[in-house]
Amino acid sequence: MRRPFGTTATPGSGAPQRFSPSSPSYDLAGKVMLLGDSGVGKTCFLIHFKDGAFLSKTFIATVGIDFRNKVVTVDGMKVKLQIWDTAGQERFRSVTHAYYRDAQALLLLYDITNKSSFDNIRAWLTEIHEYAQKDVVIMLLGNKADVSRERVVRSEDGETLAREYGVPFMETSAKTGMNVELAFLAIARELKHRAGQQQANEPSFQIHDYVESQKKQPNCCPFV
Ligand SMILES: Nc1nc2c(ncn2[C@@H]2O[C@H](COP(=O)(O)OP(=O)(O)OP(=O)(O)O)[C@@H](O)[C@H]2O)c(=O)[nH]1
Ligand SMILES: [Mg+2]
Repeated sequence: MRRPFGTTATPGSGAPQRFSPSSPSYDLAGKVMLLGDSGVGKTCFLIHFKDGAFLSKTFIATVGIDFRNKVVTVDGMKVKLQIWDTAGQERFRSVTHAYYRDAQALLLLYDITNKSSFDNIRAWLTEIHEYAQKDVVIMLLGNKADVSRERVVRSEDGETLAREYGVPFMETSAKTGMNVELAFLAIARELKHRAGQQQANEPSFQIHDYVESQKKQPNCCPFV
């Protein structure tokens, strides 16, 4: 049984949890949720991160909610991300709302080839503010950046919306893997930073700056 240490939060409080260094598998754990309209690529995004694979073109909409664990190493610290893949379809919303409360991070996806998925981001953010923790880490992701010919949402529009809400933004591809790992690593770094904030030697970390310095742009993304 793993033993919490330090100023460990009570379960469900929303704070990342540290574990004893004697724990063999990880030092810190956090819950991340993937949100966004149906078809934006949440399941593919998770599968690419977990297994490095891209599912075929056949779209099988997620029913309800499911999760996968993955441990990433940040500056020598093992961070276990428990990643919840939600169903984007409206009829499952009431199920997923119940899971927002103890999430430390939310990856909010839209599809750059689907305008309504972008237009719905404001509604998603309203929902997030209603159901999630006040200090939840949010990142906006414009997915399917590999299909530049079908692009209908400009990268600048994603940037502008993200700036308005004060959240980091990048375009991603669950197909090529562009920025997929970075999104989760940025979350893991932020969780590590938050968990270590009481310690004097914890270096400062700004998730916005980290994302801006690391993110890759699509090879070609003119909007005409
Ligand atoms: N070209 C391209 N296709 C993608 C990408 N991500 C997902 N897809 C395709 O988009 C479709 C939907 O992907 P899913 O990951 O199932 O979408 P979802 O957001 O999980 O949908 P729900 O489970 O209904 O909420 C599938 O046909 C995928 O193959 C991507 O980055 N690029
Ligand atoms: Mg899905």
